[in-house]
Amino acid sequence: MTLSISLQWLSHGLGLPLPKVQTALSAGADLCAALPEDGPIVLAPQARALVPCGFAMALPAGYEAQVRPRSGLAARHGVTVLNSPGTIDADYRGEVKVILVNLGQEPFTITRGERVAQMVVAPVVQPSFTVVETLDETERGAGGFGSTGR
Ligand SMILES: O=c1ccn([C@H]2C[C@H](O)[C@@H](COP(=O)(O)OP(=O)(O)OP(=O)(O)O)O2)c(=O)[nH]1
Ligand SMILES: [Mg+2]
Repeated sequence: MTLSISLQWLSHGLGLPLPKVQTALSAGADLCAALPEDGPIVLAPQARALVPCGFAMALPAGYEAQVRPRSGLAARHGVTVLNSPGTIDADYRGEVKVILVNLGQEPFTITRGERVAQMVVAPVVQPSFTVVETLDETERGAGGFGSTGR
């Protein structure tokens, strides 16, 4: 069974569709570029851009939204989300934006309404910290970064 959550969504009046889950069991709702018809962004190789999505929203307390790349853009064009996964906090009321970067070799044009990333909603576990003198021993210990081999 798929869990679902209803979000308060405030359009910035640019006439773009709501973020949309493309298939019944998709995890991510696609985010569209809220650009003017006559104002596409051309991302040169290695360049990045803050792409507006044309809406703000209110996540319930205890949730976050993650802004993740679309694999098609990454595989075909080398275009990805620079800060992936971007974090949308439950108390954020500004416009949702996507930081796209072009790691491909060709310029990439982002046009109005293009689905540039996807948003996944997830529960949050908020950390608090207790100062200790030692940590418990484990099989891994301090091994990491390839310690188990290739
Ligand atoms: O891809 C992203 C990442 C963040 N945000 C918005 C929502 C988020 O709640 C806020 C802050 O994000 P983050 O904590 O990642 O950025 P920061 O550099 O730590 O800024 P701040 O000091 O405002 O927390 O910016 C986006 O719209 N898209
Ligand atoms: Mg922050």
